[in-house]
Amino acid sequence: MIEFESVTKRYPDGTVAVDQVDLRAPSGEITVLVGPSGCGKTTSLRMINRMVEPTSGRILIDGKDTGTTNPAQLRRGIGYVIQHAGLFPHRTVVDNVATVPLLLGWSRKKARAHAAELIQRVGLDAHLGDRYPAQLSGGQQQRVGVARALAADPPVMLMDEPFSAVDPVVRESLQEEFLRLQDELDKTIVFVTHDIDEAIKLGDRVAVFRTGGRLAQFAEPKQLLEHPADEFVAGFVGKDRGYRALSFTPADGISLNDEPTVRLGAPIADARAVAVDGWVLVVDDERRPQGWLDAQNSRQDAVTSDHLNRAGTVASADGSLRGVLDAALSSPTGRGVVADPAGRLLGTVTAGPVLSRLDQPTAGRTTSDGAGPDRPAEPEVANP
Ligand SMILES: Nc1ncnc2c1ncn2[C@@H]1O[C@H](COP(=O)(O)OP(=O)(O)OP(=O)(O)O)[C@@H](O)[C@H]1O
Repeated sequence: MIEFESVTKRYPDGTVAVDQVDLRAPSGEITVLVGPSGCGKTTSLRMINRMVEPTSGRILIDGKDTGTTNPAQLRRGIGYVIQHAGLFPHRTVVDNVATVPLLLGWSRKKARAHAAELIQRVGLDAHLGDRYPAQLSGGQQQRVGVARALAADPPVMLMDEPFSAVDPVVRESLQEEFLRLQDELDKTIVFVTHDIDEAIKLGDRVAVFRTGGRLAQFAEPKQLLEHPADEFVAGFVGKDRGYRALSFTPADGISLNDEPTVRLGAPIADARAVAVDGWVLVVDDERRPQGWLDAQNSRQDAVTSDHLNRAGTVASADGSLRGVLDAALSSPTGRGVVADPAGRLLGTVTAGPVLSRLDQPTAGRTTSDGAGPDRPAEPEVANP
Protein backbone atom coordinates (compact mmCIF):
# COMPACT_ATOMS: atom_id res chain seq x y z
CA MET A 1 0.00 0.00 0.00
CA ILE A 2 1.24 3.46 -0.90
CA GLU A 3 -0.11 6.26 1.29
CA PHE A 4 0.03 10.00 0.75
CA GLU A 5 -0.42 11.88 4.03
CA SER A 6 -1.22 15.53 3.42
CA VAL A 7 1.50 15.78 0.78
CA THR A 8 2.38 19.20 -0.64
CA LYS A 9 5.02 20.14 -3.20
CA ARG A 10 5.97 23.76 -3.68
CA TYR A 11 8.72 24.27 -6.29
CA PRO A 12 11.41 26.89 -5.56
CA ASP A 13 9.71 29.42 -7.85
CA GLY A 14 6.62 29.28 -5.63
CA THR A 15 4.48 27.02 -7.87
CA VAL A 16 2.31 24.78 -5.73
CA ALA A 17 2.25 21.62 -7.87
CA VAL A 18 0.61 19.35 -5.29
CA ASP A 19 -1.54 20.71 -2.49
CA GLN A 20 -2.26 18.69 0.66
CA VAL A 21 -3.03 15.42 -1.08
CA ASP A 22 -4.21 12.40 0.91
CA LEU A 23 -4.65 9.11 -0.91
CA ARG A 24 -4.07 5.39 -0.55
CA ALA A 25 -3.03 3.15 -3.42
CA PRO A 26 -3.78 -0.40 -2.24
CA SER A 27 -1.35 -3.25 -2.85
CA GLY A 28 -1.94 -5.31 -5.97
CA GLU A 29 -4.20 -2.66 -7.51
CA ILE A 30 -3.92 -0.08 -10.26
CA THR A 31 -4.41 3.46 -8.99
CA VAL A 32 -4.70 6.03 -11.76
CA LEU A 33 -3.91 9.73 -11.34
CA VAL A 34 -5.80 11.72 -13.95
CA GLY A 35 -6.48 15.39 -14.58
CA PRO A 36 -5.78 18.29 -16.91
CA SER A 37 -2.26 19.34 -17.87
CA GLY A 38 -0.24 20.86 -15.05
CA CYS A 39 -2.43 19.59 -12.22
CA GLY A 40 0.43 17.81 -10.46
CA LYS A 41 0.13 14.19 -11.61
CA THR A 42 3.77 13.70 -12.59
CA THR A 43 5.01 15.54 -9.51
CA SER A 44 2.88 13.25 -7.32
CA LEU A 45 4.26 10.17 -9.06
CA ARG A 46 7.86 11.28 -8.78
CA MET A 47 7.51 11.98 -5.08
CA ILE A 48 6.83 8.27 -4.56
CA ASN A 49 10.35 7.28 -5.67
CA ARG A 50 11.88 10.53 -4.38
CA MET A 51 12.85 11.91 -7.77
CA VAL A 52 11.02 14.92 -6.30
CA GLU A 53 11.01 15.57 -2.55
CA PRO A 54 7.74 16.66 -0.89
CA THR A 55 7.78 20.08 0.76
CA SER A 56 5.56 18.77 3.54
CA GLY A 57 3.61 15.64 4.39
CA ARG A 58 4.74 12.03 4.14
CA ILE A 59 4.57 9.18 1.65
CA LEU A 60 4.58 5.67 3.11
CA ILE A 61 5.08 2.38 1.30
CA ASP A 62 3.79 -0.58 3.31
CA GLY A 63 3.83 1.63 6.39
CA LYS A 64 7.44 2.80 5.94
CA ASP A 65 8.15 6.51 5.45
CA THR A 66 9.94 6.84 2.09
CA GLY A 67 11.61 10.00 3.43
CA THR A 68 13.69 7.85 5.76
CA THR A 69 14.65 5.25 3.12
CA ASN A 70 17.82 5.62 1.11
CA PRO A 71 16.64 6.76 -2.37
CA ALA A 72 18.77 4.23 -4.28
CA GLN A 73 17.47 1.41 -2.13
CA LEU A 74 13.91 2.72 -2.43
CA ARG A 75 14.09 2.75 -6.24
CA ARG A 76 15.25 -0.85 -6.38
CA GLY A 77 11.76 -1.86 -5.33
CA ILE A 78 10.05 0.51 -7.75
CA GLY A 79 9.80 0.06 -11.52
CA TYR A 80 9.40 3.26 -13.55
CA VAL A 81 7.93 3.52 -17.06
CA ILE A 82 7.70 6.80 -18.95
CA GLN A 83 6.25 8.11 -22.19
CA HIS A 84 8.49 7.30 -25.21
CA ALA A 85 9.88 4.43 -23.12
CA GLY A 86 13.19 6.24 -22.42
CA LEU A 87 15.25 3.34 -23.75
CA PHE A 88 19.04 3.50 -24.12
CA PRO A 89 19.50 3.97 -27.89
CA HIS A 90 22.88 2.27 -28.15
CA ARG A 91 21.88 -0.89 -26.30
CA THR A 92 19.93 -3.75 -27.84
CA VAL A 93 16.44 -4.51 -26.58
CA VAL A 94 17.70 -7.44 -24.50
CA ASP A 95 20.42 -5.31 -22.94
CA ASN A 96 17.95 -2.52 -22.21
CA VAL A 97 15.70 -4.93 -20.34
CA ALA A 98 18.68 -6.52 -18.54
CA THR A 99 19.94 -3.14 -17.27
CA VAL A 100 18.61 -3.26 -13.71
CA PRO A 101 19.36 -6.96 -13.04
CA LEU A 102 22.96 -6.27 -14.16
CA LEU A 103 23.14 -3.28 -11.80
CA LEU A 104 21.90 -5.57 -9.06
CA GLY A 105 24.85 -7.88 -9.69
CA TRP A 106 23.22 -10.67 -11.67
CA SER A 107 25.53 -12.58 -14.05
CA ARG A 108 25.30 -11.38 -17.63
CA LYS A 109 23.98 -14.75 -18.76
CA LYS A 110 21.22 -14.91 -16.17
CA ALA A 111 20.22 -11.27 -16.72
CA ARG A 112 19.94 -11.74 -20.50
CA ALA A 113 17.98 -14.99 -20.18
CA HIS A 114 15.54 -13.27 -17.81
CA ALA A 115 15.30 -10.30 -20.19
CA ALA A 116 14.52 -12.60 -23.13
CA GLU A 117 11.70 -14.19 -21.14
CA LEU A 118 10.23 -10.80 -20.19
CA ILE A 119 10.36 -9.58 -23.78
CA GLN A 120 8.01 -12.40 -24.75
CA ARG A 121 5.86 -11.88 -21.70
CA VAL A 122 5.01 -8.33 -22.77
CA GLY A 123 3.91 -9.64 -26.15
CA LEU A 124 7.03 -9.16 -28.30
CA ASP A 125 8.64 -11.69 -30.62
CA ALA A 126 11.87 -13.09 -29.18
CA HIS A 127 13.88 -12.13 -32.26
CA LEU A 128 13.27 -8.41 -31.56
CA GLY A 129 15.63 -8.74 -28.61
CA ASP A 130 18.66 -8.23 -30.85
CA ARG A 131 17.38 -4.99 -32.36
CA TYR A 132 18.11 -1.45 -31.25
CA PRO A 133 15.23 0.73 -30.01
CA ALA A 134 15.19 2.84 -33.18
CA GLN A 135 14.42 -0.32 -35.15
CA LEU A 136 11.14 -0.82 -33.27
CA SER A 137 7.71 0.80 -33.62
CA GLY A 138 6.46 3.14 -30.90
CA GLY A 139 4.19 0.46 -29.46
CA GLN A 140 7.01 -2.08 -29.39
CA GLN A 141 9.26 0.43 -27.64
CA GLN A 142 6.62 0.98 -24.96
CA ARG A 143 6.41 -2.78 -24.40
CA VAL A 144 10.19 -2.89 -23.97
CA GLY A 145 9.85 -0.04 -21.46
CA VAL A 146 7.37 -2.10 -19.46
CA ALA A 147 9.60 -5.19 -19.66
CA ARG A 148 12.57 -3.16 -18.44
CA ALA A 149 10.62 -1.82 -15.48
CA LEU A 150 9.53 -5.35 -14.57
CA ALA A 151 13.02 -6.83 -14.84
CA ALA A 152 13.94 -6.65 -11.16
CA ASP A 153 10.43 -7.83 -10.22
CA PRO A 154 9.67 -4.71 -8.16
CA PRO A 155 6.51 -4.83 -6.04
CA VAL A 156 5.66 -1.25 -7.07
CA MET A 157 5.40 0.19 -10.59
CA LEU A 158 5.12 3.87 -11.44
CA MET A 159 3.89 4.55 -14.96
CA ASP A 160 3.82 8.08 -16.40
CA GLU A 161 1.66 8.30 -19.54
CA PRO A 162 3.26 5.07 -20.81
CA PHE A 163 0.81 4.59 -23.70
CA SER A 164 0.21 8.20 -24.73
CA ALA A 165 2.67 8.43 -27.60
CA VAL A 166 1.18 5.69 -29.76
CA ASP A 167 -1.84 5.61 -32.07
CA PRO A 168 -5.25 4.65 -30.66
CA VAL A 169 -5.27 1.08 -32.02
CA VAL A 170 -1.84 0.20 -30.67
CA ARG A 171 -2.75 1.96 -27.47
CA GLU A 172 -5.77 -0.21 -26.97
CA SER A 173 -3.77 -3.41 -27.44
CA LEU A 174 -1.10 -2.14 -25.03
CA GLN A 175 -3.83 -1.46 -22.46
CA GLU A 176 -5.33 -4.94 -22.90
CA GLU A 177 -1.95 -6.61 -22.52
CA PHE A 178 -1.12 -4.46 -19.55
CA LEU A 179 -4.33 -5.58 -17.80
CA ARG A 180 -3.59 -9.22 -18.64
CA LEU A 181 -0.06 -8.88 -17.30
CA GLN A 182 -1.28 -7.25 -14.10
CA ASP A 183 -3.73 -10.11 -13.61
CA GLU A 184 -0.72 -12.42 -13.40
CA LEU A 185 1.68 -10.12 -11.58
CA ASP A 186 -0.44 -8.30 -8.99
CA LYS A 187 1.86 -5.29 -8.75
CA THR A 188 1.00 -2.16 -6.84
CA ILE A 189 0.73 0.30 -9.71
CA VAL A 190 0.37 4.07 -9.81
CA PHE A 191 -0.44 5.15 -13.35
CA VAL A 192 -0.57 8.72 -14.66
CA THR A 193 -2.68 9.73 -17.65
CA HIS A 194 -4.56 12.80 -18.86
CA ASP A 195 -7.09 10.56 -20.62
CA ILE A 196 -10.21 9.84 -18.56
CA ASP A 197 -11.17 6.87 -20.76
CA GLU A 198 -7.80 5.24 -20.10
CA ALA A 199 -8.19 5.98 -16.37
CA ILE A 200 -11.61 4.35 -16.25
CA LYS A 201 -10.53 1.35 -18.26
CA LEU A 202 -7.35 0.61 -16.31
CA GLY A 203 -7.94 1.93 -12.82
CA ASP A 204 -9.18 -0.08 -9.88
CA ARG A 205 -9.29 3.38 -8.31
CA VAL A 206 -9.02 6.77 -9.95
CA ALA A 207 -7.73 9.99 -8.40
CA VAL A 208 -9.01 13.03 -10.31
CA PHE A 209 -6.77 16.07 -9.81
CA ARG A 210 -7.75 19.64 -10.50
CA THR A 211 -5.44 22.52 -11.41
CA GLY A 212 -3.52 23.69 -8.37
CA GLY A 213 -2.58 20.13 -7.39
CA ARG A 214 -5.69 19.39 -5.39
CA LEU A 215 -7.46 16.08 -5.31
CA ALA A 216 -11.00 16.54 -6.61
CA GLN A 217 -12.20 12.95 -6.12
CA PHE A 218 -10.70 9.55 -5.34
CA ALA A 219 -13.03 6.68 -6.14
CA GLU A 220 -13.63 3.51 -8.12
CA PRO A 221 -14.50 4.18 -11.78
CA LYS A 222 -18.14 3.22 -11.37
CA GLN A 223 -18.55 5.61 -8.46
CA LEU A 224 -16.83 8.39 -10.40
CA LEU A 225 -19.18 7.97 -13.34
CA GLU A 226 -22.34 7.64 -11.29
CA HIS A 227 -21.57 10.11 -8.53
CA PRO A 228 -19.05 12.73 -9.60
CA ALA A 229 -18.17 14.79 -6.52
CA ASP A 230 -18.73 18.16 -8.17
CA GLU A 231 -19.15 20.04 -11.44
CA PHE A 232 -15.44 19.87 -12.23
CA VAL A 233 -15.34 16.07 -12.00
CA ALA A 234 -18.66 15.73 -13.84
CA GLY A 235 -17.31 17.87 -16.68
CA PHE A 236 -14.04 15.97 -16.73
CA VAL A 237 -15.57 12.49 -16.88
CA GLY A 238 -17.82 13.69 -19.69
CA LYS A 239 -21.41 13.98 -20.72
CA ASP A 240 -21.67 10.37 -21.84
CA ARG A 241 -20.76 9.12 -18.38
CA GLY A 242 -24.21 7.58 -17.86
CA TYR A 243 -23.74 5.38 -20.91
CA ARG A 244 -20.22 4.40 -19.86
CA ALA A 245 -21.40 3.63 -16.34
CA LEU A 246 -23.49 0.84 -17.82
CA SER A 247 -20.26 -1.14 -18.29
CA PHE A 248 -19.82 -1.21 -14.54
CA THR A 249 -23.45 -1.90 -13.70
CA PRO A 250 -24.38 -5.57 -13.32
CA ALA A 251 -27.27 -6.77 -15.46
CA ASP A 252 -29.00 -8.39 -12.51
CA GLY A 253 -32.29 -6.68 -11.72
CA ILE A 254 -33.17 -5.79 -15.31
CA SER A 255 -36.64 -6.91 -16.24
CA LEU A 256 -36.77 -9.64 -18.93
CA ASN A 257 -39.61 -10.65 -21.23
CA ASP A 258 -40.55 -14.27 -21.88
CA GLU A 259 -39.57 -14.91 -25.48
CA PRO A 260 -41.50 -17.50 -27.49
CA THR A 261 -39.13 -19.96 -29.18
CA VAL A 262 -39.06 -22.86 -31.61
CA ARG A 263 -36.58 -25.68 -31.69
CA LEU A 264 -34.49 -26.67 -34.66
CA GLY A 265 -36.43 -29.22 -36.70
CA ALA A 266 -39.90 -27.92 -35.76
CA PRO A 267 -42.47 -27.40 -38.57
CA ILE A 268 -42.48 -23.87 -39.93
CA ALA A 269 -46.18 -23.61 -38.98
CA ASP A 270 -45.12 -23.82 -35.31
CA ALA A 271 -42.73 -20.95 -35.86
CA ARG A 272 -45.42 -18.82 -37.52
CA ALA A 273 -47.83 -19.57 -34.70
CA VAL A 274 -45.60 -18.05 -32.02
CA ALA A 275 -43.73 -15.38 -34.03
CA VAL A 276 -43.87 -11.83 -32.72
CA ASP A 277 -43.77 -9.17 -35.44
CA GLY A 278 -42.93 -11.97 -37.87
CA TRP A 279 -39.78 -13.11 -36.06
CA VAL A 280 -39.15 -16.06 -33.80
CA LEU A 281 -36.10 -17.04 -31.80
CA VAL A 282 -34.70 -20.49 -32.64
CA VAL A 283 -33.09 -22.55 -29.88
CA ASP A 284 -31.45 -25.98 -29.75
CA ASP A 285 -32.42 -28.86 -27.46
CA GLU A 286 -30.54 -27.21 -24.58
CA ARG A 287 -32.43 -23.94 -25.11
CA ARG A 288 -29.30 -22.25 -26.39
CA PRO A 289 -30.20 -19.41 -28.81
CA GLN A 290 -29.23 -20.18 -32.43
CA GLY A 291 -30.54 -17.11 -34.24
CA TRP A 292 -33.70 -15.34 -35.40
CA LEU A 293 -36.02 -16.76 -38.05
CA ASP A 294 -38.08 -14.48 -40.27
CA ALA A 295 -41.03 -16.90 -39.99
CA GLN A 296 -43.37 -14.73 -42.02
CA ASN A 297 -41.19 -14.83 -45.12
CA SER A 298 -39.61 -18.26 -44.73
CA ARG A 299 -40.22 -20.67 -47.60
CA GLN A 300 -38.91 -23.73 -45.78
CA ASP A 301 -41.08 -26.53 -44.38
CA ALA A 302 -39.14 -26.90 -41.18
CA VAL A 303 -36.88 -24.78 -39.01
CA THR A 304 -33.25 -25.45 -39.90
CA SER A 305 -30.02 -23.73 -38.97
CA ASP A 306 -29.82 -22.35 -42.53
CA HIS A 307 -31.36 -18.95 -43.17
CA LEU A 308 -31.18 -17.85 -39.54
CA ASN A 309 -30.30 -14.27 -38.83
CA ARG A 310 -27.43 -14.42 -36.35
CA ALA A 311 -26.65 -10.72 -36.33
CA GLY A 312 -27.35 -9.87 -32.70
CA THR A 313 -25.01 -10.42 -29.77
CA VAL A 314 -26.15 -12.53 -26.82
CA ALA A 315 -25.82 -10.85 -23.42
CA SER A 316 -24.77 -12.84 -20.40
CA ALA A 317 -26.94 -12.52 -17.30
CA ASP A 318 -23.81 -12.20 -15.17
CA GLY A 319 -22.43 -9.47 -17.44
CA SER A 320 -23.04 -5.73 -17.49
CA LEU A 321 -26.02 -3.63 -18.52
CA ARG A 322 -23.86 -2.41 -21.39
CA GLY A 323 -23.79 -5.99 -22.74
CA VAL A 324 -27.59 -6.15 -22.49
CA LEU A 325 -27.94 -2.84 -24.31
CA ASP A 326 -25.55 -4.00 -27.04
CA ALA A 327 -27.64 -7.17 -27.45
CA ALA A 328 -30.84 -5.14 -27.84
CA LEU A 329 -29.34 -2.63 -30.25
CA SER A 330 -27.69 -5.29 -32.42
CA SER A 331 -30.71 -7.60 -32.61
CA PRO A 332 -32.60 -7.64 -35.95
CA THR A 333 -35.84 -7.66 -33.94
CA GLY A 334 -34.86 -5.04 -31.35
CA ARG A 335 -35.24 -7.77 -28.74
CA GLY A 336 -31.89 -8.45 -27.11
CA VAL A 337 -31.23 -12.05 -26.14
CA VAL A 338 -30.06 -12.69 -22.57
CA ALA A 339 -28.65 -16.09 -21.59
CA ASP A 340 -27.42 -17.69 -18.39
CA PRO A 341 -23.68 -18.38 -17.92
CA ALA A 342 -24.17 -21.79 -19.60
CA GLY A 343 -25.59 -20.07 -22.69
CA ARG A 344 -29.25 -21.07 -22.14
CA LEU A 345 -31.97 -18.57 -22.95
CA LEU A 346 -33.41 -16.59 -20.05
CA GLY A 347 -35.45 -14.03 -21.98
CA THR A 348 -35.18 -10.89 -24.06
CA VAL A 349 -35.08 -7.19 -23.37
CA THR A 350 -35.54 -4.10 -25.51
CA ALA A 351 -33.28 -1.06 -25.33
CA GLY A 352 -35.89 1.15 -23.64
CA PRO A 353 -35.71 -0.28 -20.12
CA VAL A 354 -31.90 -0.30 -20.24
CA LEU A 355 -31.68 3.28 -21.46
CA SER A 356 -34.12 4.42 -18.79
CA ARG A 357 -31.49 3.36 -16.27
CA LEU A 358 -29.22 6.12 -17.54
CA ASP A 359 -31.43 8.55 -15.66
CA GLN A 360 -31.31 6.51 -12.45
CA PRO A 361 -28.13 7.14 -10.47
CA THR A 362 -28.80 4.04 -8.35
CA ALA A 363 -28.99 1.79 -11.42
CA GLY A 364 -28.14 -1.82 -10.77
CA ARG A 365 -27.04 -1.41 -7.18
CA THR A 366 -28.78 -3.76 -4.84
CA THR A 367 -29.32 -3.71 -1.15
CA SER A 368 -27.86 -6.44 1.03
CA ASP A 369 -30.90 -8.66 0.62
CA GLY A 370 -30.47 -8.44 -3.14
CA ALA A 371 -33.49 -6.22 -3.74
CA GLY A 372 -32.71 -3.02 -5.60
CA PRO A 373 -34.68 0.13 -4.85
CA ASP A 374 -36.26 0.04 -8.27
CA ARG A 375 -36.51 -3.70 -8.58
CA PRO A 376 -38.98 -4.50 -11.34
CA ALA A 377 -41.65 -7.18 -11.37
CA GLU A 378 -40.91 -10.71 -12.59
CA PRO A 379 -39.29 -12.13 -14.57
CA GLU A 380 -35.79 -10.83 -14.18
CA VAL A 381 -32.22 -11.92 -14.56
CA ALA A 382 -31.19 -14.09 -11.66
CA ASN A 383 -27.88 -13.33 -10.05
CA PRO A 384 -26.05 -16.62 -10.65
N1 LIG B 1 10.82 21.71 -11.70
C1 LIG B 1 9.75 22.53 -11.65
N2 LIG B 1 9.88 23.79 -11.25
C2 LIG B 1 8.80 24.63 -11.18
N3 LIG B 1 7.55 24.24 -11.49
C3 LIG B 1 7.37 22.99 -11.91
C4 LIG B 1 8.45 22.07 -12.02
N4 LIG B 1 7.95 20.88 -12.47
C5 LIG B 1 6.62 21.07 -12.63
N5 LIG B 1 6.27 22.33 -12.29
C6 LIG B 1 4.92 22.91 -12.29
O1 LIG B 1 4.14 22.18 -11.37
C7 LIG B 1 2.82 22.03 -11.88
C8 LIG B 1 2.49 20.56 -11.95
O2 LIG B 1 3.31 19.92 -12.90
P1 LIG B 1 3.22 18.37 -13.22
O3 LIG B 1 4.25 18.07 -14.27
O4 LIG B 1 3.28 17.62 -11.97
O5 LIG B 1 1.75 18.28 -13.84
P2 LIG B 1 1.06 17.17 -14.70
O6 LIG B 1 -0.30 17.08 -14.18
O7 LIG B 1 1.87 15.94 -14.72
O8 LIG B 1 1.03 17.83 -16.14
P3 LIG B 1 1.12 17.20 -17.62
O9 LIG B 1 -0.09 16.36 -17.80
O10 LIG B 1 1.12 18.42 -18.50
O11 LIG B 1 2.40 16.44 -17.67
C9 LIG B 1 2.79 22.73 -13.22
O12 LIG B 1 2.30 24.02 -13.03
C10 LIG B 1 4.24 22.77 -13.62
O13 LIG B 1 4.51 23.87 -14.47
